Amino acid sequence: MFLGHDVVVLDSFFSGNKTTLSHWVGHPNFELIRGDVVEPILLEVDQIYHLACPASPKAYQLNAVKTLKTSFVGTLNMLGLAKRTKARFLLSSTSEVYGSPTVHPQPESYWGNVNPNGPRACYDEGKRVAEALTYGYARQDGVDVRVARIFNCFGDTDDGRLVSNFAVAALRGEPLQVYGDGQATRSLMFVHDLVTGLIDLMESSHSLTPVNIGSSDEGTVLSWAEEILSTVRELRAAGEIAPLPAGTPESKVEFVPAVVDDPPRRRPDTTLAKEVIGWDPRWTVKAGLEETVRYFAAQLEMAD
Ligand SMILES: O=C(O)[C@H]1O[C@H](OP(=O)(O)OP(=O)(O)OC[C@H]2O[C@@H](n3ccc(=O)[nH]c3=O)[C@H](O)[C@@H]2O)[C@H](O)[C@@H](O)[C@@H]1O
Repeated sequence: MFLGHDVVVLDSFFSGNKTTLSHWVGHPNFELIRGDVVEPILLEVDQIYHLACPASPKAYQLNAVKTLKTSFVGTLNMLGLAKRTKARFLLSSTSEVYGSPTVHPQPESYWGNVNPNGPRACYDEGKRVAEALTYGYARQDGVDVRVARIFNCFGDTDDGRLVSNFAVAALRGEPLQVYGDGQATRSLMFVHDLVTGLIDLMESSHSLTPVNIGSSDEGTVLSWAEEILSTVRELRAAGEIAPLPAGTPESKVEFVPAVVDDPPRRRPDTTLAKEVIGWDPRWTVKAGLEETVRYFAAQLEMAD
């Protein structure tokens, strides 16, 4: 919208939140359609950002068949739309196509190590088939495609992933539940950098191979839990967010059983993104965490 485009959003709100879009409703260049990519749709468009699919492990495992359908049938429908309208098509793929990686950091040339029948398979294999479909349409039908492999993005969505779970728990004075021993690593990227990366890739001429979009700021889950606790503490001390109610003890880390097939380490090799789209994250994790904590603090205050 800020770049002057007319934007049509197609959302089933299966995992999304209407309030994240409400400020655009009524704008003459904006249209919101409640619908699902698993159904074909007739639209006239010249670019398609195919972002549909629950992304949090909790949300995508809730209904594994629906997750697979979204990645397969949904991607098929969006590619069909791209073919008919001659639109440029961008698929949001994922670091999960690398599974539990045996190569570190992960370059796009690595084929991955995915359990094809475990509880994460609906998402990992769904996105792998979505990539295969995308390149099928590119080779067979000449559809102009882009594939972004996104690594651990965080922001203002409370969907059961690391940052939102830990930030909300720390704000409420509840325990931060670390699954397993907390030694798995993740590289966290703030949402503003992701949006820039997706637009840069869409506008670039790089078509026929996927591009990792992620931060190389890698830390253990335990270290991120501690970082979030200290961010909340600092913002409270600065008076930027509300103090804990009197008598509520500060949150602590609590270790709970590990989840099945949790990838033990993850960090993107972003050489290609730098080379072909000139993209690099600009936000430090710390600055992104501060923004995120301020956002959730405001949400919790409104809800009280
Ligand atoms: O963003 C990515 O690259 C991909 O990986 C994520 O999967 P995951 O990294 O497991 O995402 P989280 O649920 O945020 O978990 C990150 C780590 O924190 C741990 N965790 C998460 C949440 C929590 O409350 N406690 C906790 O210890 C998990 O076990 C895991 O080791 C999501 O599946 C996808 O959205 C995405 O495509």
